[in-house]
Amino acid sequence: MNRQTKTHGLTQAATPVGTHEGYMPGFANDFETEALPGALPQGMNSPQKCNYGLYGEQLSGTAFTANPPERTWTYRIRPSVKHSARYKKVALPHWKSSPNVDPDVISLGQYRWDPVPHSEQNLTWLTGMHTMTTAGDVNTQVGMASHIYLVTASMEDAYFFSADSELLVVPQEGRLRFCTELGIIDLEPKEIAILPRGLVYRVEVLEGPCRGFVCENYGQKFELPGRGPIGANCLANPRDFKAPVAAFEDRETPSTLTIKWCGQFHETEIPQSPLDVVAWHGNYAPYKYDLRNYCPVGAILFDHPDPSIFTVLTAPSGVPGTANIDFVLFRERWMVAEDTFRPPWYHKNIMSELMGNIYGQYDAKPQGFVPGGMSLHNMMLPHGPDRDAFEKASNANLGPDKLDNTMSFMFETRFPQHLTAFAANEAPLQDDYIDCWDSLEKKFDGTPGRK
Ligand SMILES: O=C(O)Cc1cc(O)ccc1O
Ligand SMILES: [Fe+2]
Repeated sequence: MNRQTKTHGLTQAATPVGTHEGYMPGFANDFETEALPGALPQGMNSPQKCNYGLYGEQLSGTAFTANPPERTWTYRIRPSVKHSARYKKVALPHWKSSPNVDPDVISLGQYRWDPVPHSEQNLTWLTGMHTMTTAGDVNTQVGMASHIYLVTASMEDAYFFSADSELLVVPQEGRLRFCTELGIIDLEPKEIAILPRGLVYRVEVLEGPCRGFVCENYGQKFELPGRGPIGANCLANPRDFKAPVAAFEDRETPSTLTIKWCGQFHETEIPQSPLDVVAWHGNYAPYKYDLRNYCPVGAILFDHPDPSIFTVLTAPSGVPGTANIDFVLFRERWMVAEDTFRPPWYHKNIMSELMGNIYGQYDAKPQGFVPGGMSLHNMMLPHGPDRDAFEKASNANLGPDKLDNTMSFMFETRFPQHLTAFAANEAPLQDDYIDCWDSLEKKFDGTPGRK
């Protein structure tokens, strides 16, 4: 923790042993990092005076008495309260929160969208966030929203935090940099990031245009799923999650801070950058994860398990085994099951399933579900392979078969998802989606035998 480097315009902690390119490994570890030597108090949190004249400040991401409590101690140039003034409400018309039930929109249906195209407009992380569905209630901190982001411009002298939610970011195109209070996260397709509730950041475009998916979690934080009989290894391994090392800027430039709070957006002016945390320690931090590290476990003799076997992260709801949100990954894997219909089966689900394609082809929908596209199979609505996928899988010679070049995901929630007017009327909805099951034939003719 001794050396420092000046990159990204922020002064960043040098990479200590055990870190990789500015990140520290581990899921919800108790991290410590400092961008200036001796900035982090040792053995205590609140010395009478902090080194360098820094202010100590705690960011609590769980109730004080939660078990385990999650909080981070920051040592910063100014306390955050000095960053706040009177707030005024501002409009971000495309970013919706639940409840958002539009009486003119029908959410009951199987829906699929082509990728939302980029527009002529320069859009930032805030103006480029387009809500597709909402579920639950942001005011009671249950449920979620799904968004598509279309970002072409960096936030300049502008900062943001969401008091409503943590954001799970799933890029599909372009590269973004999240300059946060606790350090820098660079993000590209095949990676995901989590931005915790209350964390201040700005988003820069490293390589545009940028498109991706966001799951906004109003509820309890994402955690690693219970491993049960799988045991200690495979799926998402804790060491592959990366939290950033401390990085700060000492910049006296008039800036705006936007806050999402109970579904509404508020703005205040501040005379300096709020990214002024020189050192921090704790277990409440942003992190990223490379989806290529996800080690899928599946059927190795026959049948098709429930997709819960592919859970990367889960956000509990309070009802054991019933998630507020499961983040599920369908990636490259070997299919080896004998005498088995291998793609997803036909089904109805009490949980609602919002899917996105990051790249490649999804086995249940070889056509039409394209990279950047989304689909929604809402609570208890039947769905499954389209006709071509059904015929192919029913007649295939079943040797070991590698599903290659494929990465799709699912945001699965216990709550029904309501379409926004944008999703229903502006986004490129495929009107003919349900026709993909139309030509499924009646094969039953009353005689026994496999057909
Ligand atoms: O509907 C889908 O395509 C997602 C899904 C995949 C799977 O393998 C089993 C169930 C399921 O809902
Ligand atoms: Fe499904």
